[in-house]
Amino acid sequence: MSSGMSSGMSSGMSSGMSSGMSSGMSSGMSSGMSSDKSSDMSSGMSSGMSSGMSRGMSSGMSSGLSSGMSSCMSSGMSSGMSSGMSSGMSSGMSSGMSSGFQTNWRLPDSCAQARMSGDPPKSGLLSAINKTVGPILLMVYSPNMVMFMWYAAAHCDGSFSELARRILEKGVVAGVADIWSNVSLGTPVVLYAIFGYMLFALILQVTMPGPRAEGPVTPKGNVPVYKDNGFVCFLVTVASFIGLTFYLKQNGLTPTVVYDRFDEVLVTLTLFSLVFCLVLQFKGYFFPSTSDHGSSGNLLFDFYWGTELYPRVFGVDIKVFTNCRFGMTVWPLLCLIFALKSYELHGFVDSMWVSCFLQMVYFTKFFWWEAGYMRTIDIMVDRAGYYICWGCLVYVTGFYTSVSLYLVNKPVHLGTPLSVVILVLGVFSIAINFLADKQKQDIRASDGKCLIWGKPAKVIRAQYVLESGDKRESILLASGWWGVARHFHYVPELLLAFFWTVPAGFENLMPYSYVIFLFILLTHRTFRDDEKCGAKYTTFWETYCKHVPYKMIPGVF
Ligand SMILES: NC(=O)C1=CN([C@@H]2O[C@H](COP(=O)(O)OP(=O)(O)OC[C@H]3O[C@@H](n4cnc5c(N)ncnc54)[C@H](OP(=O)(O)O)[C@@H]3O)[C@@H](O)[C@H]2O)C=CC1
Ligand SMILES: CC(C)=CCC[C@@H](C)[C@H]1CC[C@H]2C3=CC=C4C[C@@H](O)CC[C@]4(C)[C@H]3CC[C@]12C
Repeated sequence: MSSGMSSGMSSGMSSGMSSGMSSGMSSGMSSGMSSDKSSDMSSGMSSGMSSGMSRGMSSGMSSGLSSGMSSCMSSGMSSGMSSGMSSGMSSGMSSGMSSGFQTNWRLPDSCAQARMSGDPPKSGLLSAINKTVGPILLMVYSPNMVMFMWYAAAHCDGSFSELARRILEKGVVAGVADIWSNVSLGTPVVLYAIFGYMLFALILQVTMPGPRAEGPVTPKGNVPVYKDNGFVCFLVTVASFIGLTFYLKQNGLTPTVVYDRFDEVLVTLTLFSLVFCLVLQFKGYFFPSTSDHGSSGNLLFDFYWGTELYPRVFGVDIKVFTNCRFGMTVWPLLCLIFALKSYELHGFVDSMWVSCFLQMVYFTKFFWWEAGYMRTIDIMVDRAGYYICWGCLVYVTGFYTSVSLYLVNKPVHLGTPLSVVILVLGVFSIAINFLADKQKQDIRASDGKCLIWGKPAKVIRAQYVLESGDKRESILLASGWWGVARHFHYVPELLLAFFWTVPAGFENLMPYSYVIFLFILLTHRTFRDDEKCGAKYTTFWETYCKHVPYKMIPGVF
């Protein structure tokens, strides 16, 4: 996906961060919630609820759910344009800290006041932790973690206890330094592979055809426009890789050199990404691509979190490149390379291929749904800084692939019955996750008028306000998977990760690192998304939360 930003809606909005809490918006906020069974109530509640509307009153409107078929659209706003996001929203939300950025959505006075009084004041100390200490810790943790994964797989027989023993026997600092001393800088073959692949991916991103797709309207009122060519780029890349592999093999070469020199790959990508993020940071200050940019006033935090929401260079969308064309494409290529290495070493090993197959189905699903990914937190909230760009360029490459990396040297024989059970459960998990994501897409594409699980969808027509003061409306689905829990789709995502890991057996913890990380990431994300949606949709989100009280697992959490 690539391309422009339709700015017709941005209308002279100022750049930089603006306070999402901005008051002065005394809008007559219409509830937009209605029920086909009680349209009288709907009309009674809708429109004309002016600023004085009490929070209690509005949140008590739990009957504000409408059946999708009833189509009580208010204000003629297109739902396609309705979702949106706060670019500057808390970084913390991604790193486990709270941010320093306020949300950019404007809130009604009453809600703003309630939120403000409910939020603990941020002391200077807390802000320093959020904006400086936290990012530093994460930026120290993440490159080391990636290198530990490689070292554990390559030198410790996949054992974290052996890794810990080696680190601790010399003292932590000396031990960690010792691990880094084993890492080589990129040799020409690795440099050619990495930068050759980047060039190839860029060419595909720009040249492959695809229909026009729009992202959600940003708080500044911009609508990102993409070329939906992820699936075709993925197919061409995998096909080219298979062709290249045959060609290399015929000439006595093999792509598994990438496995043999994986430390070089990681260190080269790390160095490249650091420079890349620095360039992006300063591009955001001086040459921003859109009005969705700004500084937190803290250079380090700006580096970590980024300064632009949708940076583009010569028309190339940077986040599409880092997240999709690099991270999400290199991950499957590495799966295949590691599986090939396993084959070269041990012949056919069912555990490796079961794991690899499930991951490949997952990637195929991802690219099929890529336009939907353009409406998720990574794209709508996370700016192009260290967290997301370094994350997708290096963390995905080195950490997300760790199950396959581990399996190369630790073949496990599963047998056919167990392989089949794992495959079926894994594919089932992918299907549920996909269907949940799809329900969210369908409900908005159909303006709430579609069947969910055979019944008219229950929807909340939620209004929100852009920084400019313009009102928009969006649809929250409150039935189907989105009626089970507010982020139930994370459950199959986690189960799937478990199913592609379990072929590694239980001898070591290392292959489970990704599942554990994902559990923490997704749990945190449920809070992060609640915070974001609460700020954006205010009372409408409260209504949704009343109707769907659990974040992820009904009755538990
Ligand atoms: N493997 C990995 O590392 C990870 C994988 N994932 C996967 O990526 C996919 C996307 O997840 P994620 O990025 O967390 O985003 P979500 O799919 O959870 O999307 C969150 C956004 O969807 C909108 N939304 C929330 N509730 C509703 C509702 N009831 N009806 C309609 N729209 C709603 C809101 O955006 P709006 O402003 O548009 O209303 C919200 O911000 C999932 O499949 C997830 O499992 C996610 C994180 C990590
Ligand atoms: C420690 C550190 C710097 C972490 C960076 C984390 C990111 C690399 C990940 C954060 C969220 C991840 C993703 C979100 C949603 C996705 C959709 C899914 O279908 C495929 C995976 C992914 C793109 C995933 C990729 C890694 C993150 C961006």
